[in-house]
Amino acid sequence: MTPVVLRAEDVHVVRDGRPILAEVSLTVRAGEHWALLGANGAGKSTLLGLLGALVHPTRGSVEVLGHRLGRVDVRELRAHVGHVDPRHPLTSPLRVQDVVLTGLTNSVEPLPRWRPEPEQRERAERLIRTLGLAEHREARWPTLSQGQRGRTLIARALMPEPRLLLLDEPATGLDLPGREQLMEALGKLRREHPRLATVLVTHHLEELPAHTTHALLLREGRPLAGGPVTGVLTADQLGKCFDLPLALERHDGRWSVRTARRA
Ligand SMILES: Nc1ncnc2c1ncn2[C@@H]1O[C@H](COP(=O)(O)OP(=O)(O)OP(=O)(O)O)[C@@H](O)[C@H]1O
Repeated sequence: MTPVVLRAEDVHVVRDGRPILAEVSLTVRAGEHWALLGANGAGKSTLLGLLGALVHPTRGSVEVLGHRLGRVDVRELRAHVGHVDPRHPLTSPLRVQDVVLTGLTNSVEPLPRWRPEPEQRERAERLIRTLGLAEHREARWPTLSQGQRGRTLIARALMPEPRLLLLDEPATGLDLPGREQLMEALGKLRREHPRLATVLVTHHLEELPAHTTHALLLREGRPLAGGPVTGVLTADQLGKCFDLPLALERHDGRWSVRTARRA
């Protein structure tokens, strides 16, 4: 059986007395690529925070890489989960390759006396190529486009060889070429790292890579449907998730959705 990377069982999160997540169960195995979909405020980022050991459940259990939250040093655990934070607080003009290397020290800036080993440099180079950034490796952070920054952060998150990569709306704000470069890079990543599991949050089905294997639909903090994409990503279920009559199409593995015309 393929190893379990993440397991959430009957998870509830309450904030300020208000339920934000309820009855969420989810099992992610090596090599699976999950989409987490739901309207604004449905609880997607909160769930991603739980899966990345940044948030604790009020009730229920979350096991990340075989370690139960609450019983393990979360800092140690976080080092094995690649969490791509679109609000990465870097301000200094580091070059792409140096930003990628900070994934090893889990710091925003390079640590003063830390020097990468030659094989760590090689790994950074490989990831830079996988993410389609080879011609930008010398470029400095403030001069990068949003799409180039996003792909740099994915390469950075992959430096410690995590078994799990969490992506929170990675295509937000990207133009069409930027989004398509991201899709291509994620496809290449899947081929080169077949055991890596990913969980990607988005509102937009157009932003799902063709290799997405599973989906979880959240509505008002509760799971509406979860499992292999063919059973979950249907016009009917998505319509319930977003409270709209929807028409769904899939071409070459990619999805597109629009409101259904009323007869
Ligand atoms: N720390 C907190 N305290 C109180 N309420 C919170 C907290 N964090 C999130 N919420 C609320 O929980 C709900 C779910 O938020 P969350 O960010 O997880 O949703 P989301 O599906 O990611 O939304 P979006 O698509 O808008 O990013 C929202 O109503 C939000 O206001």
